[in-house]
Amino acid sequence: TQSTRPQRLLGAVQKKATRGNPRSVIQTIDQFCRQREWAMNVGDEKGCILDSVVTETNPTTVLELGTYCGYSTVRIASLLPPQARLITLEFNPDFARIARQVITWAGVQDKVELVEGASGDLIPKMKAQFGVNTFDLVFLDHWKDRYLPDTKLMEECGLLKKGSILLADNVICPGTPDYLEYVRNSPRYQSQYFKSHLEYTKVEDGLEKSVFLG
Ligand SMILES: CCCNc1ncnc2c1ncn2[C@@H]1O[C@H](/C=C/CNC(=O)c2cc(-c3ccc(F)cc3)cc(O)c2O)[C@@H](O)[C@H]1O
Ligand SMILES: [Mg+2]
Repeated sequence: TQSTRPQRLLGAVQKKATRGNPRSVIQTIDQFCRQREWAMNVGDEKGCILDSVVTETNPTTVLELGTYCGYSTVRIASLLPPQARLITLEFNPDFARIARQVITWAGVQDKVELVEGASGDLIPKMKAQFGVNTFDLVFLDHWKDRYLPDTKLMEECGLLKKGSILLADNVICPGTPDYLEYVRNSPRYQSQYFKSHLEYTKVEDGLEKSVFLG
């Protein structure tokens, strides 16, 4: 039977990346996506912006919406201090299965909790079921029309505190117009756009960083 692109991406990681070395896993995936098959990872250019936001936030609790193959999961987890943890939500079981193997190959599995399911169902369970109080950083990279409803849901569930950071991928391409309008006009957020390019291309894209003001 035909393999899927995520399976081929995992194969490249297991063949070429150094086990236990997150940077090697990231480099291998970027090389695979540039030289073999494009895939919707945040990529190396936007990934550097992600890295700088993670390091300056120095978060204890991070939420990622949309794991896919685990590229940004590994990127974020590799920058977290020892006690910090990253919860990543993925509702496609095939992608979750691939991501778990990428995360383990990178050796960051102790900092990551990959939860299979839809964000809309899981966000309301974060406090009771996952022992989360609030998130210091949320990385949004799932279906683009779900950024806004899930942000409102996180507000309603009391998962954001004064100073919590939302970092959203793809606010230009494919675009998240309703989300952008909300975070840029709401008095509850201070937003900043980081201009970049769509992963592995010259097309414009960018990340929007929004600080929750409480
Ligand atoms: C109920 C749905 C909402 N809740 C959800 N809860 C948990 N996981 C969810 C999810 N939605 C989607 N997912 C998962 O996130 C991932 C989806 C990501 C969607 N991303 C994109 O569409 C995307 C698309 C592009 C793109 C850009 C240009 C182009 F020509 C083609 C594609 C670039 C990107 O960087 C992207 O992130 C999948 O793994 C999916 O299974
Ligand atoms: Mg993306």
